[in-house]
Amino acid sequence: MEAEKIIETKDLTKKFGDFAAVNKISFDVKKGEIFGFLGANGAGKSTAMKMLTGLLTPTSGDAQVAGLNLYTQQEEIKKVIGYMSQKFSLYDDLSLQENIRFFGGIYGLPPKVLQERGDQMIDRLKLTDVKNKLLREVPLGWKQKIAFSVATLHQPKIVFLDEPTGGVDPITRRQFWEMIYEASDNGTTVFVTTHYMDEAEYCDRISIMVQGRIEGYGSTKELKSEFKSQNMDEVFIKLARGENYKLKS
Ligand SMILES: Nc1ncnc2c1ncn2[C@@H]1O[C@H](COP(=O)(O)OP(=O)(O)OP(=O)(O)O)[C@@H](O)[C@H]1O
Repeated sequence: MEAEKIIETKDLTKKFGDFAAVNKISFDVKKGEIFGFLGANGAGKSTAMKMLTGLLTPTSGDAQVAGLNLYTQQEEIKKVIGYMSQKFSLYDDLSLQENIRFFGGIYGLPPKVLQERGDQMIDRLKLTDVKNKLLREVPLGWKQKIAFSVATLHQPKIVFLDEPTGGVDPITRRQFWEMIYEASDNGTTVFVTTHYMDEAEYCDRISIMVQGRIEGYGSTKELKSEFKSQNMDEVFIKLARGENYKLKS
């Protein structure tokens, strides 16, 4: 039986004036999958992600996220997803403990559950010594791991990660990906944007956006074969530079 589709879009489009930042994209993400959402700067990833997380209403096309409609159920969508990005994650001027309370509250967790999950998280990440420190005193790599844990405190069906490992060292990136695998093993679907091609290899399937359209879509193995490339760097460069002979208009 085919795995359940937790995200499905058909010709999803967002225009700003006459400019289509996202131009008729159609793809699906399966439950529990790690889905990589790739594209050069300005390709339209953030705009697409904002639609999928209920922050921006599409101009046209169809889409469902966790069975919810992108036009009419944006508030419900926000409750069943988690979100983290490098640019926006936790508050630097709050302690770890306070961040957990703040975001857990936003996600609507009852105080007792929040306390339990917060304690488990601090334990799991071995952060007892830093739990009362202000976040600004915690190294970036740790902050990103903490932000991921906070974004999944309410056990969302899908977690959206927008360049979560930008600027962190390779070891911390590896550890971060171990957390992603664990979430996926536990049934959480992971939707992740990255500019690192080694991370693309860690995904079950990926899509590559070029100027508002999806031009590459499949497993990295499929894409390497389709675009006659040795590695994902090559696939990405061929697509993003429009060098590919299969590039559609
Ligand atoms: N509110 C807006 N009004 C007008 N144009 C916009 C708006 N938001 C984004 N754009 C344009 O849409 C295009 C896609 O932007 P978007 O931020 O979605 O790209 P991206 O793939 O996320 O890039 P990056 O990797 O740099 O974050 C860009 O040309 C951008 O200038």
